Amino acid sequence: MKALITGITGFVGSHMAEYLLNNNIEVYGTIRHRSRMNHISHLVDDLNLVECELRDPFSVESVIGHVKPDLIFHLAAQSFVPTSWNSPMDTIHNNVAGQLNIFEAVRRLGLNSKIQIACSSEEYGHVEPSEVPIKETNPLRPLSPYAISKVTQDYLGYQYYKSYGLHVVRTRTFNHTGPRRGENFVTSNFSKQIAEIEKGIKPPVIHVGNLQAKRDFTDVRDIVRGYWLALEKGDPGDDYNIASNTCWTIEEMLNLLLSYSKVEVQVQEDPARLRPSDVEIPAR
Ligand SMILES: C[C@H]1O[C@H](OP(=O)(O)OP(=O)(O)OC[C@H]2O[C@@H](n3cnc4c(=O)[nH]c(N)nc43)[C@H](O)[C@@H]2O)[C@@H](O)[C@@H](O)C1=O
Repeated sequence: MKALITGITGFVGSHMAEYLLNNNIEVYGTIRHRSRMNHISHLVDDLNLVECELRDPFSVESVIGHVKPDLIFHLAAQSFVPTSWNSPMDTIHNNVAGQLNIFEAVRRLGLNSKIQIACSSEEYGHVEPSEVPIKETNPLRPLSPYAISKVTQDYLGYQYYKSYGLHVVRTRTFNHTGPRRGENFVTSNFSKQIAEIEKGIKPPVIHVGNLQAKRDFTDVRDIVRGYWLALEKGDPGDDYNIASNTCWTIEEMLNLLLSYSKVEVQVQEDPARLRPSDVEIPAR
C-alpha cells in the first residue's frame, strides 16, 4: 500500500511518516527545494521524496499521477495562527489552493485514493458555554484568517465528496504537541524560554500572551494514529474531532512546565503576543 504525505518535513508529517513506516506502508512525501530536512533526516533512507509545489496544479497532478497513492495524508499548511493575521491572503491561498489542487488531480486522474484532510478545532472559534464538549455538529464561528482557511478546506472536502464521490475524511484536530513541535507554538515556546533561563542565556523573565485561553492538548503520536484510523475506519465525507477531552488554561500549562524547573521566573505579558481575537473555550 502506498501513502503520500504532504508536509512530510513538518512536525506532524514527520510523525505520520514514522507511524506508516512502522506499519510497513510504502511512504512518499512531497518536499520543496527549500524544505528543511532536519525532522526527517533519520528516515530519509526509507522514504520516497518527491519535489512538489502544492500551489501549482501542474506540479501536483504530475506527482499524484506518478505515485498513484492509495492513501493521501494532506498535512501541509500555514499552521501558525498569528502569522495568519499578518498575511491573511497568503494563509488562505496556501491552505486552500494546495488542497484544491490535490482534489482536482485525484478527480482528473480518476484515482480512488482515500484522502485525509487536516482540519482544525479553530474552525469552531467562538463557543458558547452550553456547547461544551464541542461536537462535530457545533456551528462554526471562526475567529482568525487561519480558521477561515480551515473552514474552507473542510467544506471543500464535503463538496468534493458530494459532487464527485472523492473519499475525503475530514479530521478536526485540537491542539497537539510533542517532539519536534515548532518553537513558536505555546508549549515549545514556554519550554524554550525556561531552558534558556536555566542556561543563563536569558534573564529570568518569561514573555507570554493570553494565559486565560483554554486548550485541549494531545500527544502528536496519538494524533497521527487518529489520522490513520480516520482513513481505515472513518466514513467518507464525514468530520471527526480528534482531542483528549481534557482542558487546560494556558496559565495551567505554564505552571506545569515551570514545575519541572527550579528557576525563579517573573511572568510578563507581551502585547505583541496577544491576538485580535483568541479562541476561548468556556469551562464545562
Ligand atoms: C488546533 C490549532 O492548534 C494550534 O493553534 P493555537 O491554539 O493558536 O496554538 P498556539 O500554541 O499558538 O496557542 C495556544 C494558546 O496559547 C496562547 N498563548 C499565550 N501565550 C502565548 C505565547 O507566548 N505564544 C503562543 N504561540 N501562544 C500563546 C494563545 O493565545 C492561544 O490561546 C495550531 O496547531 C493550529 O494550527 C491549530 O489548528
